[in-house]
Amino acid sequence: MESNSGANDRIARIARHFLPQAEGDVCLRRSHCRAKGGAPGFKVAILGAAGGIGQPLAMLMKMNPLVSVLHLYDVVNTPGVTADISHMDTGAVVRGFLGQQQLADALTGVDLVIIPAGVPRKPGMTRDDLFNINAGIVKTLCEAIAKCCPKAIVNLISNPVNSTVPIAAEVFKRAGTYDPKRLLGVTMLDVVRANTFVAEVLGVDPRDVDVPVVGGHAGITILPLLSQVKPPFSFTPKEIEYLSDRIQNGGTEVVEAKAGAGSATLSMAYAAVKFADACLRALRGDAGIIECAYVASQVTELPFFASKARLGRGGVEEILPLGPLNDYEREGLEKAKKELAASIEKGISFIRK
Ligand SMILES: NC(=O)C1=CN([C@@H]2O[C@H](COP(=O)(O)OP(=O)(O)OC[C@H]3O[C@@H](n4cnc5c(N)ncnc54)[C@H](O)[C@@H]3O)[C@@H](O)[C@H]2O)C=CC1
Ligand SMILES: O=C([O-])CC(=O)C(=O)O
Repeated sequence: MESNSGANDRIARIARHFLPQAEGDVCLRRSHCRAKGGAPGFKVAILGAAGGIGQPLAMLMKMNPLVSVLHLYDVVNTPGVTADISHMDTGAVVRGFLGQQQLADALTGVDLVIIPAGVPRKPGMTRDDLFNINAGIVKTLCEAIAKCCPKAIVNLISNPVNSTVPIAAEVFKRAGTYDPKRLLGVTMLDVVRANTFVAEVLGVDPRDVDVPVVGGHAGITILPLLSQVKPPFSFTPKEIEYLSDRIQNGGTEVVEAKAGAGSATLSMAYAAVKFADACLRALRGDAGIIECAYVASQVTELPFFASKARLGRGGVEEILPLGPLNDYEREGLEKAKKELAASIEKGISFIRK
């Protein structure tokens, strides 16, 4: 059996290969290689990279040809995840960062930061029940972003998104770096679910379906606009009830099925990569990129709201109007706004208090 000191040596050896403070050792090995690194592309950091979402998200981002450098940060387990993912024969160079003392290195020079750090729900919990733990995590991470990569686009996944995005905004305001165009709460999973469930009802390919989902990312704040589905289709009242309920409670469906082992991770990683890829294509200068996201907004009287946004080099370049709503959706919007207002206020006062 390996002794404690043997195990420690082995961990130190592994860490030296993958962590930046061991650059000397890594250089020795790399001096034998011809790789120069620095392929064209964007530098992306994932904060919470060793988690249930973080790992598949890291794997999928390593496969994205727009990414040249991928930084994986977590408070645990990044050496192993980094070693594993770095063996994939795709272009992005992967570097691991472990613990708060390496957070600044993880963020320096980064174009896009994706944040799935924080605790997930267990059955019986609401997303708001995660506030007490995740609010502090998001605050700490955003303080470091403000210092180390204030111009980066931020994709915030940690729940409750309805409150964590206002928290991030307040942290950036305090630091004097707030640019509302660069802070985006990720609600893509709601769109992904809506497309899937609607396609099932219609009997079509989900890739051909586009459902705008507006409002926020929790229960009744998730408002699918089924009247605006593409391709156009008119649903029966029964179908509308079924679809609205399934889309609003998609997260809970997964939490209950996982029975205490967490919440959506694989579909979320897929959705996060779909969204991050849209942000990177927009950063590259591609035109006509429109996605739903929870952002600073004037679409309603609330300071934050999820709706379709046109993305560009600077982040959110235009927020599209909600478009015509039917009576059912108007009623849903009023209910959503009430809950959203409270969640936004809770986030803001967490920082201002
Ligand atoms: N926006 C959305 O649509 C969705 C959001 N989520 C949320 O994403 C979050 C993460 O979910 P999972 O990956 O399933 O959780 P997880 O517990 O599997 O992973 C979270 C990771 O965050 C890390 N972490 C904790 N504190 C940290 C810190 N201070 N700095 C860096 N990393 C830290 C943990 O070590 C862990 O590896 C949860 O809050 C969950 O509710 C989940 C699904 C969908
Ligand atoms: O439901 C949860 O707690 C995780 C989440 O946000 C989702 O799956 O939409």
